[in-house]
Order: sequence, then structure tokens, then C-alpha cells
Amino acid sequence: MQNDGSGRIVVQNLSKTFGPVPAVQNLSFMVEPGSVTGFLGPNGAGKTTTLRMILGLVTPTAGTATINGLPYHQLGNPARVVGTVLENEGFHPKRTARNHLRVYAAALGVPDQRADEVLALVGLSSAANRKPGGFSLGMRQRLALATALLGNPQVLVLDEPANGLDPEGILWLRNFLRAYAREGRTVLVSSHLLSEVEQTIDNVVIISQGMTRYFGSLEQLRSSQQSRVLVQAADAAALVKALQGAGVAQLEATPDGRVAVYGASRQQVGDLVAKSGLAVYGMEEERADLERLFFQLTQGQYSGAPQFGVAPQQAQYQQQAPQQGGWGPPPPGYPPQTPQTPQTPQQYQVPPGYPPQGQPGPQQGWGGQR
Ligand SMILES: Nc1ncnc2c1ncn2[C@@H]1O[C@H](COP(=O)(O)OP(=O)(O)OP(=O)(O)O)[C@@H](O)[C@H]1O
Repeated sequence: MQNDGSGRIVVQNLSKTFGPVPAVQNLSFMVEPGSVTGFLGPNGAGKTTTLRMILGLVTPTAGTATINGLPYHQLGNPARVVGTVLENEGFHPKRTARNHLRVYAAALGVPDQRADEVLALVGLSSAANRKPGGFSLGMRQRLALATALLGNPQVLVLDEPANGLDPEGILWLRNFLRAYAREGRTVLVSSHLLSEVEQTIDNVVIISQGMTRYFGSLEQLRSSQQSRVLVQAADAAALVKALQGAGVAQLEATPDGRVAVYGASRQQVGDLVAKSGLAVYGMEEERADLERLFFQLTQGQYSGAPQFGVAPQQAQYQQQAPQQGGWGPPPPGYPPQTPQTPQTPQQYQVPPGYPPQGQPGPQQGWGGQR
């Protein structure tokens, strides 16, 4: 196998089991150059384990992860290809920020002056002679990022980089990562909060309980949102019967006793209600926001309400072959996974045919093999 220089990360059927804990189960996705990809999932979903497998720090139980077509350890001088910031980075308490970077620069074989360059890149020049022990969390995050940038890597893999950043820090990070991707580089950034990275990312991989729930463009996920009309009726069962008689099939009871109507506008529902002659006390149109969709995809807890016989659309979490154009050719063996069935009914459908896509810093101090 050869380094294909693409900057693409390809994860195929990756699994990791820690004793009885299936941390990652048959994950597949691609991360494309020239874009920022969010790697999202709730706490314990398996994000860190996956990133560590991509970076050769955890040995997969099954499956493969490659960067530029090669497993991490076969990249030659990986830190020149991939820059990483993993959680719980430690800094030597007695070294200044500049000296910390110089030590790592030497290990990478890059000139000392690169330390000052990366400090400038992350806006830490004025703190070059200070020791990280006295840094704020945001400053430490920047120093970790500076360390990752030493080798001028083509690919950046960042685990929860926005953790602990204030709004200004998040804005700064957003601009930085977007500019980095605009240069044609690859950025993979994990978070457990969609809202934290929503404005930064182009593409998204959503996982929960170690399994892929969605991957593709954020835009398509957004456009998959389906609105619903909530109707408070004097007699909900009679309303459901009337709506079903009029051909409205997607109905659901909400926990507060209203009837949720999918696939019809407020006006259409209003007209049908008027025709039925039934008493209605209130009606509102509700548009699903991205956050709720994320919650549904990862928890499946949104719709636990009783159904009126006709189930709303089931969300389809299929892994589909990446489309040509924009996402590059699919890796061998796609589509990689069997469709996954959501554990509870889901009413927001991920659109069919959504396009799934396509030495970090020196190892010491960046977390060891687990
Ligand atoms: N070394 C380990 N030994 C045993 N279990 C582990 C180990 N590392 C992770 N796990 C378990 O694997 C699962 C996934 O953990 P992981 O840290 O990858 O999730 P995460 O999505 O990164 O979570 P968070 O957002 O909280 O960091 C969890 O149940 C976790 O307890």
C-alpha cells in the first residue's frame, strides 16, 4: 500500500470491545479533505476510542482506519501528516510554552523557529515565555493545537477542542478550522454538542452507543427536518379518524395529549379540521430543529408516545455508498454496514440518498496505548 496523499480518512467496519463493553461497533465513514467534519455523539458514544484507533493508539478489535490510504503506523513520519489534539493533554509544568513546542519540534525534525510560528498561528505569541501551568483552559487548548500544527500537517484530528472555551474562543477556533480546511486540508473534530460545532462543520458523522447513526453533509441533515402540526382537539380519537379518512397517515399522540400531524401544512390541517366539524382548541406548526434531530438520532428518546395505529415514518439510518462528486470515490467494500434499526420510532426521516462521504504530535504526552 502507498500513501495516496489524498488527506482522506477512511474508517471501515471498525469495532473495539473493552472486556464486556462494546465501545465501538462496526463504524464506517469517510472524512474528506477541504472540509471540516464533525464527529458527534453523546458522552460515552465511542468518539475518543474511534479517534484513538484512527491514530494508532488503540488496537481495533475488528475493521480498519486509514489516513492517506494507510494505517497510521505506516505513514512514515505521521506527525507531518496528522496533527492531533486529544483530551487530557499534559504539559511539562516547568517549561515555557515556547520551550514545550521546541522540544516537540526537535522530535519532529522541524526547526526551532516553527515554535514561534505556531504560537502566532494560535494567537499565543504574547504568552511564549509563560508556563502552561498558569494558563487558562482556553490557552491550554490553543497550546495543544499549536503543538499539533508543528509538523504543518495535512490532516487535523481534534477531540473536543471546544471544551472549556468561552464564546470568543469558540469563534476563534471556528474561523481557524474553517480557514485550515479552505486550504484543502482535512479537519475532523469531535464534540458531544452539535450546537458547539454546528457553524464550523460541513459534514457530520453522528454516532451513538458505538454505532453510526448518520454521516453526510450537515446541509442535507438540516434539510431532512420535517415539520409537524400539533393539534389540540376536544376528541383526539375522532380527529385522528377524520384525518386518516382524509388520507393523512402520519399521526402521533404527543405526551401532552395533542395530535401530531406529519406531512401536512398548518393550513391543510386547518381545512381538514374545519371540514370535519370537530372542536379544536389550538393548533401550532412546529419545525424540528437540528438539535432535536441530533437528540433523536443519538438517543431515540423523542418519540416514546403512543401511536395512533399508523407509525410515523421510520428514520432510515442506512449507510449508503458515497455519491460521486464532492465526496470522492468510495473506498473498497462500500456500502460498509448493514442498516441500523433505531430502537424507538423516529419520525424525522434522513433523506434517502444522502451522500455519506470520504505522528500526531509526538506520542509522549498525547496519551498512550489503551
Ligand atoms: N480503556 C478503556 N477500558 C474500558 N472501557 C473503556 C475504555 N475506554 C473507553 N471505554 C468505554 O467505551 C465507551 C466509549 O468511550 P469513549 O471514551 O470512546 O466515548 P466518547 O464518545 O469519547 O465519550 P466522551 O464524550 O464522554 O469523552 C464507554 O462506555 C467507555 O466507558
